[in-house]
Parts: sequence; structure tokens; C-alpha cells
Amino acid sequence: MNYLVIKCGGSVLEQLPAAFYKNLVHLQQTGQCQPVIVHGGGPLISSLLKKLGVETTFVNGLRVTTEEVLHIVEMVLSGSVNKQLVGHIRKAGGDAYGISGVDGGLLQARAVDTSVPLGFVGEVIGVKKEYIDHLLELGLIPVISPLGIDEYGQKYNINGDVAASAVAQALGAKLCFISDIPGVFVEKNGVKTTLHELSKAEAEKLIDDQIITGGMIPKVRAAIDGLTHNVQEAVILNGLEENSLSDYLNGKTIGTKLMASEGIYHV
Ligand SMILES: Nc1ncnc2c1ncn2[C@@H]1O[C@H](COP(=O)(O)OP(=O)(O)O)[C@@H](O)[C@H]1O
Ligand SMILES: CC(=O)N[C@@H](CCC(=O)OP(=O)(O)O)C(=O)O
Repeated sequence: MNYLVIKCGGSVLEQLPAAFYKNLVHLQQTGQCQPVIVHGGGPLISSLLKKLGVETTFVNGLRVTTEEVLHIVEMVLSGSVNKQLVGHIRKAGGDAYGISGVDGGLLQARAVDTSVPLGFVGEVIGVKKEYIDHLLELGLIPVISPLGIDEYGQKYNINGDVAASAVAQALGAKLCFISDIPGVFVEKNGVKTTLHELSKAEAEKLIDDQIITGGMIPKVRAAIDGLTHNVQEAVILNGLEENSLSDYLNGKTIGTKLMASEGIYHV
């Protein structure tokens, strides 16, 4: 199957134009590809935590997740954001099935292994691909919230980019990250330019040089990790540009395409 995993970032979720959902439904209904959505919602989580007076911190773009934070992450992602997306897809004439990575153990997870303790932040160790296939066979667009669960029933907060890459790896899919910027940019002589291609070595150099920061760190790392594990191609696109997704699929040079190669060509 020609799977396309689309990661909808929290940075753009509330501003995605109606054309985005129309294009998505068109892709599915014409059989051009089998779209699978994985979403984020970081800004909405942060805003609810703030309202509730709960402090939140990030390490390399990952939210330190206490039990209290985990509970709120689940409310926002699997409750509010997931169902909003299902609503938008239906409004565009398609049908979608919202599912959390927790349900049926869709995303099997364990705690991430990092030098800094991050609490209940997870990494994906297995994806129940057959659930995704069943939904697609029924003509439904799967909409997945990025939480995972382990064999003991412990839930984990998984970065949306990391979850999207894991799903794309399991499906051998193309992977599109829809965010709020035209791509990865670098500043040269005071001029910002968007890179149309970014290799693994370049990405790590830009992270070291603090040119790639915050939420862009897990995004480029998840993309490159995907490319070395069965993902067909990975690109970062601007969701605020009306037809970025269909333009990309039609071969237009747009956004930043990640490359698994080690070379440094642009930076
Ligand atoms: N070099 C860079 N190029 C582009 N964006 C960058 C870069 N470094 C950091 N960013 C930030 O990464 C953000 C996208 O990551 P994130 O906020 O996690 O998005 P999303 O919610 O769409 O996943 C951009 O809005 C931008 O502020
Ligand atoms: C571990 C971790 O950082 N999880 C993310 C999950 C949401 C997410 O990834 O949202 P975006 O795609 O909008 O960034 C968080 O708690 O914010």
C-alpha cells in the first residue's frame, strides 16, 4: 500500500486551512495514497498546564512529564485535539477514526533512555500495524494521538514527531511533517534561507550550533531515524501554505526534504 503518514503539529493545528483537509480527503478518495494522521498539540498542553498552575519544562524539545502532566497531556491530545481533527475531516467530506496510541496497545512504548530524567516520556518499541490497516480498509482515515502504553499498563507521553516516525517506519510510508515554518532555515550574513535538503550530518551540526532548536530537534531527528528504518521519504512542510501537501506530492520543490546521508552540502 502507498501509505502517507502526515504529522500535524500543534503549532498549526488551529490554523490549518479548509483546503488542507479537502486535499487530504481527495488523496484518500482518489486512491492516490492511504493517509494516516499522527498529531501533536504541544502549545495547547502548555496553555492548559499554565491555566492549572502546573509548571512545565522541556529538554531538547521533549516535555518533562510527571504523572500530573501525563494526565493533562492525555486529556488534551486524546480528548480534545484528536476529536477536533476527526471533525475537520468529516467536514471536508471524508471520514476519520480517532484513536489514541494507548488503545489496544497501538503504540507499545517504554521510557526513553536519556541522561536527563524526563519522567513518563516514552519511545515507541512496537506499532500494531494491523489496526491501522483495518481502519484504512474500512475507508476511514486513522487519526492517532501520540501516547503509548507498556505491558504493565503504564502510559507514556510520546513526542508527536517521534510517534509519527514510528508509525511511518512500521508502514514503510512516506512521512510529511506539517508545521508552521516553510522548512528548516539557516541564517547566512543576516539573511534567512530555507534549506530544501538537509542531511543527517548537517542536521546534527545545526543542532550543535543551536541553529536548530526546540521542537525542531525531535522533528529532524525523528525524520532521519525514520529514513534509516524503512521510511520512503521525509519532508517538513508549511501547513499555512494552502496547498503545500498536494504541491509536494505533485513533485514541486517545497519545504525541507531530509536525507539519511552523512555528507554536509549546504551549511
Ligand atoms: N532552524 C530552524 N528552522 C526552522 N524552525 C526552527 C528552527 N529551529 C527551531 N525552530 C522552531 O521549530 C518550530 C517547529 O517545531 P514545533 O514548535 O515543535 O512544531 P510542531 O508543533 O509543528 O511540531 C518552529 O516554529 C520554529 O520556531
Ligand atoms: C514528550 C513530548 O514532548 N510530548 C509532546 C506531545 C505533543 C507534541 O509532540 O506536540 P507538537 O507536535 O505540537 O510539538 C508534549 O508534551 O508537548
